Amino acid sequence: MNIIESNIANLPTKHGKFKIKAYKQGYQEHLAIMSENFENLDVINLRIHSECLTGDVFGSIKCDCQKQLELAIEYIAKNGGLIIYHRQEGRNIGLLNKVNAYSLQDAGKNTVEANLALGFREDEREYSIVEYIIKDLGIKKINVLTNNPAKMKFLEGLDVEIVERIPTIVEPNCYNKNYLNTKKEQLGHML
Ligand SMILES: Nc1nc2c(ncn2[C@@H]2O[C@H](COP(=O)(O)OP(=O)(O)OP(=O)(O)O)[C@@H](O)[C@H]2O)c(=O)[nH]1
Ligand SMILES: [Zn+2]
Repeated sequence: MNIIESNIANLPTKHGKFKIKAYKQGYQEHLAIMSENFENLDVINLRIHSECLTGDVFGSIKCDCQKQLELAIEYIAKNGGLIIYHRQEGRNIGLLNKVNAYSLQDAGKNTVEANLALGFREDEREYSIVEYIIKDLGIKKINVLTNNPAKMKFLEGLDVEIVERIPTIVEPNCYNKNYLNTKKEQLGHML
């Protein structure tokens, strides 16, 4: 795996002070956002956040991504840990395909059916960069902020001790209710 790494830099945010490191794998760039006390933590609170530009940046309420990201940033600012900003937009079908999937959802398909109709699997994500970052930062013990069983399964296969899963449950609204239901029923999310 050919990965290019940046140096570590300071990243003051409105949530608190963090450190940031970037990783380039192929054409895609991912981020590790660490709390200031990262080096001194025994157990790292870890959020693998899958990129959702529409939610994370534009505040879309079709999904729960922005709220989950906020929740994770606040939690990690307070308790220490790491956010891996995993740039696999749209469960790794990319932004253009995700917008087409949204268009199919406007016409009545659910989030899984829309992916399948476009010729993709329900979830195209893979987590090799996450394994690389965990090793690179010398992480041995984690609490995992997620509701996604696929992320748990991936982490369970690594040489890292999982102490606890911390749910990242977000209050549903009328626009994401069906999406969250499909995640629970068809993607197995622990909601
Ligand atoms: N293809 C597709 N991707 C979507 C859709 N809605 C959100 N996403 C993407 O789904 C990813 C987030 O997945 P989620 O299922 O919300 O959460 P998760 O990362 O699997 O699990 P958590 O750790 O519990 O948040 C991001 O990459 C979003 O861009 C959609 O309708 N279609
Ligand atoms: Zn989203």
